[in-house]
Amino acid sequence: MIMVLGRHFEFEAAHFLPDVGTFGRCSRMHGHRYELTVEIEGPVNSDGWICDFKELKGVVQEQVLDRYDHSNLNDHFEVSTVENIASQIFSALTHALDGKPYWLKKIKLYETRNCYAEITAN
Ligand SMILES: Nc1nc2c(c(=O)[nH]1)N=C([C@H](O)[C@H](O)COP(=O)(O)OP(=O)(O)OP(=O)(O)O)CN2
Ligand SMILES: [Zn+2]
Repeated sequence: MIMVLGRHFEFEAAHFLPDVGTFGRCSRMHGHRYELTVEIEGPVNSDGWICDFKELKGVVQEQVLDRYDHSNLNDHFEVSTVENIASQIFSALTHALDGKPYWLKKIKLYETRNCYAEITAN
């Protein structure tokens, strides 16, 4: 049976957006507690799982949290919108899961309680 498995993560980071008039006060350095939901999809194997939640945590730790937690996102992104950050995370996780018996289905990255970007695999 094919099923979706999800796990929630959080990291804190600072950033500012370009002062081009569009982003207003966001051009001043400020911080967010980002919330990330990662969903993978795949067959439930003979052990009764798609993968160990710990395995998924390890991949996200290496590809996302070790890189961005307590960092200045402007060191990583030319324009650190939630769209650009989500896009990079989606690519990094897709590559990191390459060759595994399951695949990345969807990520959702909240920048604030109300604002998020979501990417779903085709
Ligand atoms: N499309 C995007 N718009 C904005 C982004 C973004 O990443 N993508 N980011 C920001 C700011 O970084 C920040 O997230 C917004 O902060 P703030 O103005 O406090 O957002 P709120 O919507 O919560 O504030 P309100 O005052 O309630 O509008 C801005 N835009
Ligand atoms: Zn911001």
